[in-house]
Amino acid sequence: MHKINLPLGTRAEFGERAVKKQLLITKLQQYLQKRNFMKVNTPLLEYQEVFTNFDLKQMRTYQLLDKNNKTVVLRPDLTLPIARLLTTTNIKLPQKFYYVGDLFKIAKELSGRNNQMTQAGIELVGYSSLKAELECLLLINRISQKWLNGQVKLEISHAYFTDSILDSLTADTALKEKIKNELYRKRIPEYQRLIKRFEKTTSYVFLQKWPRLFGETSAIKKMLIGIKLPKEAAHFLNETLAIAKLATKLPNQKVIVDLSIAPPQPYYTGITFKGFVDEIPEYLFSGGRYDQLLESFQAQPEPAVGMGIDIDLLAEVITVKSTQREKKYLFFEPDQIKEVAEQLLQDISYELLLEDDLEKAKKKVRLENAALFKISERGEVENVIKNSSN
Ligand SMILES: N[C@@H](Cc1c[nH]c[nH+]1)C(=O)O
Repeated sequence: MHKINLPLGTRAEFGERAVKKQLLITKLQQYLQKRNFMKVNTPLLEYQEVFTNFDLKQMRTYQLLDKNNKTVVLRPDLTLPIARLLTTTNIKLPQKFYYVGDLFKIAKELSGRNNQMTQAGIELVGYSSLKAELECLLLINRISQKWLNGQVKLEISHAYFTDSILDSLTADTALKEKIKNELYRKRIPEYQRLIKRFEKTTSYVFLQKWPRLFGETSAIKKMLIGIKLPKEAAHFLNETLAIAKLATKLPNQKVIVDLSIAPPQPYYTGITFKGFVDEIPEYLFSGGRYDQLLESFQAQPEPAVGMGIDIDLLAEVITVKSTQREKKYLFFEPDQIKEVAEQLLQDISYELLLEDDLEKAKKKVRLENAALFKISERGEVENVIKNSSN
């Protein structure tokens, strides 16, 4: 028989993996609900325009045509749809939102990555205070403490730092792009060659150190002794160091600053942060400030900070203790359906036996060392086999 496989980059989930994911999602949602975040669900499908301002090339999307021949896409990001939603409804701001859902990005072939991912996240919209960044870091720290033995490292950066340095050097957009590219990709010889032309400027000492500008706050400060940055860059740097310093006060929290990385998303306008655990190259958490996003949907600008949590990855790295209950089975005859319903109302922990005859059922239960109950003729529950550990 001809077997039909799944489309490339997709996978089915079942059993333990599916349960673990669900458990994580449930716990996270309960927590955020208790903290008064508002749940928001947006559809899987959006018009392409929602994402076009933000470099669709980087987020290769699945595209479909609706019945008017307009292109709709499977959402490659969950923040942009929420920004879109906020400009078309009058939800009062400021407001804290949370979401859980799937997104679709076509990964490079053979990258081993899935094209469908589950993400949870929060969006704190209408808050200009750095306390909004701190609320995100608090959530990362909590998850790290609760589920990952405090292993999560925070990496803090600023979305505008790179541009503020490059703008002070040159007006040549193409050159700026090239430098940025080599810096972000850590292609040092190419980078060195490009900055050579600034050899005679006061910025050169900084430019040479730039690709190595990551580490703990104290290390960064040490590297920058005696270096005068352009005013804007100095401001962004101070902001980054200040947040990093506050983050180190979180219990059991490692923090590094990296000033030579690309912002995780093109819409960030301020502090950005990622959370990861050693040995895994991907990030579990990623977020930042995006004060101009709502404006790009023709609404008022609104200060906002948010972050996403990679639920698939989180489910892979955490160890949740599965509480192994003793198994107990219930055998019944079809006309005892009423009694079964009543019994399950009192105790849902029975697994129903669907075997037709009791002997077959007993065999199965004995093999599993489980307990067997049955509904008697009088409609009562009767223990037929005791669990062997009893
Ligand atoms: N949407 C971002 C995460 C985020 C949520 N809010 C702000 N940023 C991402 O997928 O990387």
